[in-house]
Amino acid sequence: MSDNLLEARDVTLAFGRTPALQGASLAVRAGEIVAIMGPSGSGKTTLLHCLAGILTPDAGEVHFAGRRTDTLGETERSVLRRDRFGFVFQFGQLVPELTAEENVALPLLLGGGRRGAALREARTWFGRLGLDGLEGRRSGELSGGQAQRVALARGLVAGPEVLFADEPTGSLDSHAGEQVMDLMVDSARERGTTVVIVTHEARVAAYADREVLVRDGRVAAFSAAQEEL
Ligand SMILES: Nc1ncnc2c1ncn2[C@@H]1O[C@H](COP(=O)(O)OP(=O)(O)OP(=O)(O)O)[C@@H](O)[C@H]1O
Repeated sequence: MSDNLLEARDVTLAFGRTPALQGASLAVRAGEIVAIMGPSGSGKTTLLHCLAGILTPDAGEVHFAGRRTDTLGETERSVLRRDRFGFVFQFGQLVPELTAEENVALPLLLGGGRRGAALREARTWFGRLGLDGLEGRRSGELSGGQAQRVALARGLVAGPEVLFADEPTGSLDSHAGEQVMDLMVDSARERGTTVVIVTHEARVAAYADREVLVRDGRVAAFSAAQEEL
């Protein structure tokens, strides 16, 4: 039996004639924070999307919590993403019509939570992430760093088992990026949340327990630390 929570096995995926993944394998243990690094176009985001059930590979397997997920139908995969995973993307992707607290509450509402309870839970994140007083703002009224912390709260509010972060600091200056990473890693460690981060920044990858390098659609190398864990 494996103690991996999440695993891609020999995953292949092409967009038309463009090969994105060509036999990528990656296993992530529960509670681990893993950074996926690699050159532009090497397949990092595609690998993250396969692990998260956003894309289904052409060949190979994806497993989560002891079950195969790449063979699930679209509805089952969207339930899996909603109930067990959280997401943070490069540009936050907050819903501009909603207030910050409504954005954070969204995963709870989509999961069937009541509005009052969801908003109460959402508000608890604002103090924790240094966002006190910004609950009623819309995304256009937040700085990039504030918006990304709101996006982080939204990614974590429903207590996901895995947080997937794709270039979470890519649109931020280094100070705001550090703040987001500190908060992400602290929150994940407190809760035992597994984190998979795609980044091209070494200082972001340095927050992870281990780094993997994707090259030409394959996981080419692991950091030395991995073998010892
Ligand atoms: N939706 C898509 N349609 C067509 N080709 C795509 C699509 N998404 C990715 N690709 C191609 O697949 C390959 C891998 O892309 P991917 O986004 O996974 O790389 P990446 O390592 O995350 O790159 P970056 O660091 O630039 O974001 C690239 O050649 C890319 O052009």
